[in-house]
Amino acid sequence: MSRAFILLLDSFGLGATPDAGKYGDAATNTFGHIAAWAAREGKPMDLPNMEKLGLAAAAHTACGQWAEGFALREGFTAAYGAAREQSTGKDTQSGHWEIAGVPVLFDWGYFPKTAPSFPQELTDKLQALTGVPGFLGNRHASGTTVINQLGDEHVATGKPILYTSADSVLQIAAHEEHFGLERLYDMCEKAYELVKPYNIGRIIARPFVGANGDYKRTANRHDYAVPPHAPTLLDHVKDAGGEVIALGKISDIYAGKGVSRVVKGVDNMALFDALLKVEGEAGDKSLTFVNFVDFDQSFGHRRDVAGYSNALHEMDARLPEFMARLKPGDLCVITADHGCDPTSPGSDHTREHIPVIFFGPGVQGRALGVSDTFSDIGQTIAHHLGVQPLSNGTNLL
Ligand SMILES: O=P(O)(O)O[C@H]1O[C@H](CO)[C@@H](O)[C@H]1O
Ligand SMILES: [Mn+2]
Ligand SMILES: [Mn+2]
Repeated sequence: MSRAFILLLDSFGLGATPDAGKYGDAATNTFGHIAAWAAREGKPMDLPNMEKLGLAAAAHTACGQWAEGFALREGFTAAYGAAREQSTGKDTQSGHWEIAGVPVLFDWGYFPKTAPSFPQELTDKLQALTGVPGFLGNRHASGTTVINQLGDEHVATGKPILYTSADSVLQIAAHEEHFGLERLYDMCEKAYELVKPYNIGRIIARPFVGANGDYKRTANRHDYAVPPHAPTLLDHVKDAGGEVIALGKISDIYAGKGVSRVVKGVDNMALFDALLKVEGEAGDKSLTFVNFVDFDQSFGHRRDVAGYSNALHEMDARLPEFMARLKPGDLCVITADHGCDPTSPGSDHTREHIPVIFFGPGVQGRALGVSDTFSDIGQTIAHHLGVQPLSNGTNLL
């Protein structure tokens, strides 16, 4: 029996890539800067399970430096390395699609860092189609900040909050009770059609609750993403008769393509519980793919270094529960989709190497070096499962 598991720590970068300067990210290092912060705080990071798999050595391979608190050690139990992105963006869709064999070699459309940011033709059409009295925001913003800045005005006027970021995205925030969740979803579906000429990757519904300047996003986020432009690893596995189990936001990122089953979880630890449960159900030729979104959404974009560090410790502490369940023929990989250095200015993603850490009962501990494309991950899994090879990437094992 062969099974595969992808544990994707959303935004867990291992240091700037050679082309990071073009993105303004030459000095970024998500893991390295969190480790340096922890050491300065007098509590160096301690990630014994990931370290044994080769995490710190993979980071050293990627950026030439040992993260503070980590050093060369003996007896790695995983095949560890790092990968650079071939796609032009540093967004979630590009990273995930490339892992699955489909790099994004065209340029996504982006909304400019001006205010207003969205073309008037677009907002006029959206207003006409939905009947709202207008929009608030209409600029680049951090989603948690903008709802507190504009939430009162939104509740008073009924105008939804439109914003974007360095990603190819249009986000719509609205109050779940005052504006209504279904109304927000309906507006996002209309926006999804309207942004097609602008080559935008996705619309995100960002519902929130609260009152009087104190607002919080709910778990009812919904992404409306364009589908990948070619078949991905997920399609290859499904076409070969394997079950593709998508945990967290994986299904949204691939627009549901190649997905057999969707399992949700409110946060990283709930997703980890779901992963353990699903592991017991996954059969031969199955692919279980989980995106741990809190690293990115709750800590990276929020520039919350302590929160990010804590989330890594939580993840590390639970890994043995998963590893103890693995069976002969299981291949697992710990990886990421881009960086989001919480010590970097602004609130956007950062162009970094990602970890490529393959482990499982049949994997020998060894160094893999640095891959030129994230697709090496998907190709290795396609080979392991015996499904049709991907059109991009090299088998690493
Ligand atoms: O600030 P929030 O709303 O969390 O936005 C973040 O989440 C979106 C999707 O990754 C990106 O646009 C990013 O900037
Ligand atoms: Mn991401
Ligand atoms: Mn993000």
